[in-house]
Amino acid sequence: MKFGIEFVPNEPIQKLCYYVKLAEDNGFEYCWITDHYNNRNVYMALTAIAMNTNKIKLGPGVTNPYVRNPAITASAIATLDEISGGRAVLGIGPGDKATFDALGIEWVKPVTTLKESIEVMRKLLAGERVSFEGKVVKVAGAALAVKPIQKKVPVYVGAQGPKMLETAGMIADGVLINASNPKDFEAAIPLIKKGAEAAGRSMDEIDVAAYACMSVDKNAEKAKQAAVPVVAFIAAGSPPVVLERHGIDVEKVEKIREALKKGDFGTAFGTVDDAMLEAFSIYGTPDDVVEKCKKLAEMGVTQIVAGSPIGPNKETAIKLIGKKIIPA
Ligand SMILES: C[C@H](OP(=O)(O)OC[C@@H](O)[C@@H](O)[C@@H](O)Cn1c2nc(=O)[nH]c(=O)c-2cc2ccc(O)cc21)C(=O)N[C@@H](CCC(=O)N[C@@H](CCC(=O)O)C(=O)O)C(=O)O
Repeated sequence: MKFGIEFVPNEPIQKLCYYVKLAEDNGFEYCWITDHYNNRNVYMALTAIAMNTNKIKLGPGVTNPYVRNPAITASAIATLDEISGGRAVLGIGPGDKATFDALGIEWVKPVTTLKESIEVMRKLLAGERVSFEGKVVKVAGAALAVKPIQKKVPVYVGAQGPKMLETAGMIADGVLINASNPKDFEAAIPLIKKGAEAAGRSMDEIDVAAYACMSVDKNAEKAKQAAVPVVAFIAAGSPPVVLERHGIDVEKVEKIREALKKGDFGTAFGTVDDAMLEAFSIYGTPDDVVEKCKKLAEMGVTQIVAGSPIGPNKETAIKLIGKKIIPA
């Protein structure tokens, strides 16, 4: 099992560099930085991290094909690969509606847009001069003057919906699935497999990553409490099919949604129950977390990404994962 770590660049980049270096020293193999317009710039964060680390692979987790033209993303990834000495990975998903509404971007045909963007980016990163007349993406004689160090920069797709998961199976080197519970992979992996088989690919070529809400501490109750705020937001953003899959009380989720809208975090967090915590996070002592990671491995997960909050104390949690969970 590979371990990755996710950071939202919502605190000074210098602090992120410290955490990622600590993660690298504790055996994490991947660092994923989220990409939302309102946080610090994902590529500036990745550049600083690349210059402060030596081994960990790193990339956006995940960007999208709407806020930047595919050639701009390809240029950023090629530059990151050069700065990091060949450690860049490209995590890209369809983006989210809230972002595009706020930026006045029309969310046009996300599956097609993602597929076409990845095709153009891969050609550009391979050093080709690209002319492409797609249903959505169009380029006419574009070429990069910067070459990545890696012959082929791995492309991971951030996906949850069935069509997106199938598409990831068809074209991606990895899939980053925002989920923490085996039931979600029971549903997702057959779809990825369907896409892979349709493209004549094997699942061995695909790194299936659980992009999880993780909270680790020696004190199980402290770990649990630290997961509550993140779980509240995940529950509030989960589609009905996911709530049903986990037998989550829909009325409670509606109450959380309303409370979050009003900024009433006390009510929102106070409404989170154990079923939601089990469904939407991996929390507890290192031994608890090892057991949950083993269950994900049995489902076919090959990378576990420790996502927010990581633990009540990030530094302690990174060390606990490095010492007790990664080697297990
Ligand atoms: C588009 C959407 O795909 P989805 O995979 O469910 O998208 C949900 C999230 O994955 C998406 O919002 C991600 O960008 C969210 N996301 C992040 N989003 C961000 O904006 N920033 C991040 O940092 C980020 C990180 C992240 C990490 C892991 C992860 O799994 C997701 C992450 C969807 O609705 N898909 C459906 C419908 C597909 C569809 O849109 N079909 C269209 C058109 C088909 C076509 O495009 O040709 C249609 O039917 O009209 C499906 O897959 O079945």
